[in-house]
Amino acid sequence: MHTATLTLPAPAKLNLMLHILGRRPDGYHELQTLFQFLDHADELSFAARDDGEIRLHTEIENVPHDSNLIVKAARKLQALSGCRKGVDIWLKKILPMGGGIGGGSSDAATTLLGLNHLWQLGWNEDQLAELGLTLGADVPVFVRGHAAFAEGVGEKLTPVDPEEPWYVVLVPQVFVSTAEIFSHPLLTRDSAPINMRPVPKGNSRNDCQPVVEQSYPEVRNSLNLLSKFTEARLTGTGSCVFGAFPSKAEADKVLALLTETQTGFVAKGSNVSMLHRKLQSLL
Ligand SMILES: C[C@@](CO)(OP(=O)(O)O)[C@H](O)COP(=O)(O)OP(=O)(O)OC[C@H]1O[C@@H](n2ccc(N)nc2=O)[C@H](O)[C@@H]1O
Ligand SMILES: Nc1ncnc2c1ncn2[C@@H]1O[C@H](COP(=O)(O)OP(=O)(O)O)[C@@H](O)[C@H]1O
Repeated sequence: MHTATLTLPAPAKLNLMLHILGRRPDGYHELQTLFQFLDHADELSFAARDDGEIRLHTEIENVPHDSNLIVKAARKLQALSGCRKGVDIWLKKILPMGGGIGGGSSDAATTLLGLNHLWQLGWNEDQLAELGLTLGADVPVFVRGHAAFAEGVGEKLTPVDPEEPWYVVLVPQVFVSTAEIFSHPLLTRDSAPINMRPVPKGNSRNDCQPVVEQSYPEVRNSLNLLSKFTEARLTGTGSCVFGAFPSKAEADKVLALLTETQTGFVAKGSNVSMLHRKLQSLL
């Protein structure tokens, strides 16, 4: 690898709750959701090139180079900023894909912040978050790097500071299509908006969970198993499910008891993302 590389994490997120309030004319859904980060992350390395080329050197299964959100983010930032430099990028993929923990969106956000730094563009967070939204609804929260209550399609963010427990995250080995869940005839789309801040306790349900459980028995099974130890919930549109524990030791113990049939990991919840902690330490 190049000597002058910048290496940054791209952490996962959880949706601690997710309410669907309605459907907009364009088919997208109005949500209220609570995002918290996990200290569990992909790792991206960047090295500037003088020839303007953007090259991701790590292939990920079923994602062609030009469709990778990392490449899309880099190209958009390059085009909009008029930057003449390029970049070599390497990815260590740690986060399960399509699991509702936001790995692709987080990779995109880390690319935007990493290249802003490497190319010395001087863009502010508002500009990067606005560009990020054109790549995906979840990208802005990763750009901001603070746990947030999100509204709209997920782009109106209010920073919040929920507790930071340890989580067991189970990864059912099924691919849940976000588009399929959002177009499901049985999806509840009429939750009442919560107007109180902070969100009062007892509002932690995920409105996608009933339809996901019905369509994917593996997800229901993982929820049932984790429910024996703590309240278990779906993140995003799944497939991952999670439960909170007061200590790492307790979370590790529960994961160990489930490993015979389940794939998963333990990670601490965090209200300031690993990416922002690392960037802060570089300044
Ligand atoms: C619902 C969340 C919560 O975090 O789910 P996860 O993807 O993390 O599971 C996200 O907002 C998802 O965001 P993102 O993954 O960027 O979704 P997109 O690719 O933009 O949308 C995939 C499809 O889901 C539907 N969709 C998505 C977001 C939304 N607010 N309403 C929708 O109806 C649309 O049909 C869209 O075509
Ligand atoms: N860098 C990337 N990492 C993961 N997925 C990516 C990436 N770029 C594009 N994708 C595509 O985005 C989809 C959703 O990925 P991901 O963000 O991991 O899941 P989710 O949105 O469910 O949290 C993947 O199935 C893949 O096709």
